[in-house]
Amino acid sequence: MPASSHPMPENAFEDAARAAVYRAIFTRRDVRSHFSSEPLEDAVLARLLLAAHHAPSVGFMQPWNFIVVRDAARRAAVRDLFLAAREQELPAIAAERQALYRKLKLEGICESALNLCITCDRRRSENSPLGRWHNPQMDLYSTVCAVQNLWLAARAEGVGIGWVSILNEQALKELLGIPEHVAPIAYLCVGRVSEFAPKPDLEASGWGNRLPLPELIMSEVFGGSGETSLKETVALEALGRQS
Ligand SMILES: Cc1cc2c(cc1C)N(C[C@H](O)[C@H](O)[C@H](O)COP(=O)(O)O)c1[nH]c(=O)[nH]c(=O)c1N2
Repeated sequence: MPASSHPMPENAFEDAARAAVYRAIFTRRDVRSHFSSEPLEDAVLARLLLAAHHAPSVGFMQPWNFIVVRDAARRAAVRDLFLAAREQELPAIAAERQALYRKLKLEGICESALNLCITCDRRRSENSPLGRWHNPQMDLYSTVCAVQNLWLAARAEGVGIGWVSILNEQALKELLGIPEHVAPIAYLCVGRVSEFAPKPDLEASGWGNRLPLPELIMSEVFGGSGETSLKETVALEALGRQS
């Protein structure tokens, strides 16, 4: 929890609740392994969907739908799409990293309790494009907010979520009967897990590290230096927090 020498404002959460929010954020993981064979109770899934549905959205558009995919054959077909897409992505990866890329576990489509495809209906409230007339992609961003809400709620519920984007979008749309004007935003593996790893899998496998936050902060304009004191405070907050 951020250290502060100031008293908390009245409308801040009490300490334990605040700590729980940060705990969900800092211990959330993208999960591709460690799924258990337990089914996921509808009551839990319902809470996750409700959390997603309470995400912010441009013009209160709520452009999302949630396709629950349980059928084993359909999931196997999605996994085939993943395997094909992974082969297509491989040549784009730097030559010296291709061997590591091949070893990475990048999905849990068949092992998880269920899959969830979160979509964005690009025509929803198309006659009132409040907030997206200049920036039509805001509906896509809104849907990503729903994904993140669900992801954090899932962590609090002890449910693992793994996002699979190594998929050909058109092929996925055909497999799930998604209409032309609807975009599949996230294909998620969802289920109970035996553990949440302390670090991102891609960090543990040596693929990448978290960037130092102070180096990402700019002052006033892009690239602007300054905010030294803020950066020092950020560095202090980050100390003691691994990954
Ligand atoms: C839009 C998007 C798309 C993907 C991902 C994430 C997001 C936000 N991630 C998960 C990603 O690898 C992971 O978030 C980072 O490695 C950081 O790890 P934690 O999420 O903190 O565990 C992901 N992981 C994976 O194994 N296969 C994938 O196809 C994808 N695709």
